[in-house]
Amino acid sequence: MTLADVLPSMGKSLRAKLDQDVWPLGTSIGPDGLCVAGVSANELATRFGTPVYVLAEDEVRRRCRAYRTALPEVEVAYAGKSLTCKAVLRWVAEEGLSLDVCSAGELAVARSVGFPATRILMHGNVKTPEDLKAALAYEVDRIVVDSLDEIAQLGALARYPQRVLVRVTPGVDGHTHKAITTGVDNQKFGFPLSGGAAAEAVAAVLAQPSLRLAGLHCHIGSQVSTVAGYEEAARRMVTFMGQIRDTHGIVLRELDLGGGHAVPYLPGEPTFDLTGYAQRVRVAVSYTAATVGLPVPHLTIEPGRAVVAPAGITLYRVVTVKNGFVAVDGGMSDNMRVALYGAKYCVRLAGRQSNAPLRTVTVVGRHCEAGDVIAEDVPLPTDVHAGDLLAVPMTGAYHHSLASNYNQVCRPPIVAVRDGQSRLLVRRETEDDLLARDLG
Ligand SMILES: Cc1ncc(COP(=O)(O)O)c(C=O)c1O
Ligand SMILES: N[C@@H](CCCC[NH3+])C(=O)O
Repeated sequence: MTLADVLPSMGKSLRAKLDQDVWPLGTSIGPDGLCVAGVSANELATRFGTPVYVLAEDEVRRRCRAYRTALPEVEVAYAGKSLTCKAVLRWVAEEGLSLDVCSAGELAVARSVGFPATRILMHGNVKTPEDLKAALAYEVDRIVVDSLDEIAQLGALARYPQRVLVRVTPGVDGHTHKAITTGVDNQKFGFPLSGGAAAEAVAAVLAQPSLRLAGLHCHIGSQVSTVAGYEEAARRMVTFMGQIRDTHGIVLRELDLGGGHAVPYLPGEPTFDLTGYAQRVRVAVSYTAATVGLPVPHLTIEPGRAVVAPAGITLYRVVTVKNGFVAVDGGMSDNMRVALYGAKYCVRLAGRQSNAPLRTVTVVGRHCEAGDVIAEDVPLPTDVHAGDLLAVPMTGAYHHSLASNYNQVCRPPIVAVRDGQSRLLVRRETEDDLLARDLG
């Protein structure tokens, strides 16, 4: 079973009309164009301008529930790096999820909405003293330590018993893009199991009187589409827990297996097998625990992309069509993923219907880079012209959070849609915002 199967069936018929699996539940296409959660794309563009990130609240909530249903005994910590804003953190808190933050900035947003500190973990291969102090001041439940320097610094700053997890690199390849492969040795995250670095980190934490070692963490990568890597990582991690018991006489109770569950960016791409993941990881953990004679640890997972990516759509206005390029009013400042990972997206005419034949075009942005591409070689009607509205689905994760001011372009707003209503969550950046930081 897949995430989509866990969701109610209603969305399938609507998605079938769009002939794609990449739109939020409740998205439809009619004579007046695209309609998301009962709100038309034309209305959104008129009211909020373009480019605009549209976020379907029910899709986010449904995905939170799908995780909780598939893994009721597991702590599901939303990875805030994928999209942090006050409303989204409120939604995931209301849906009973925990939160993974990786900076004082993300924590500040969590704090501003009163996200319970008992359900927050802090990550990061580089945590500055400010990050650590912010985490300690808010009394976050767990800090996932990532270097010996950090263990020493945290030990000096913290008061007993600050709970920590040690981030372990299990030597497992998630078979994803190199830039987001984090489970193998020779990259900047965590302590490798091989060569004894992880064992050394465990000893270093145990030597700090202010720290309490609660368990272990690993994260094998992002946009990981198969379950086998998670199973193998789980086996290696529990085996290591057995070695820690043998060496230090302590039984660790917590195992965090990270996030990384893939989503389909293009119609027809496989959806992450959440039910299979739940079953196979459970078996891997409990079998290995029984083999080494440990109680089954309490599991945490940290999905980000799989919670918010499918809830997001970006709307752009076409500014010009020339030389086989359709150029829009946004670009790499609101979608870095094409330039970073060669990511592929589909594009849909959103403001009207067209019966014109399709032709292959490349949708490009407004920035001063030839690599500023939104979608390469995609079919669009031949009559697409300046002023048309285009929609790009699957933009809820790592779009707003990776957005920049390149060329002093202002970052787009985030608008939530639900039950025929729209609500501005994050306003568009203004030139005044840009000038406010520039002290001359
Ligand atoms: C430690 C950690 N947890 C969770 C995530 C979330 O990943 P994703 O959004 O792919 O689920 C990341 C990002 O890859 C991460 O680095
Ligand atoms: N930014 C990446 C994912 C990084 C995951 C965070 N560790 C993406 O858009 O796919």
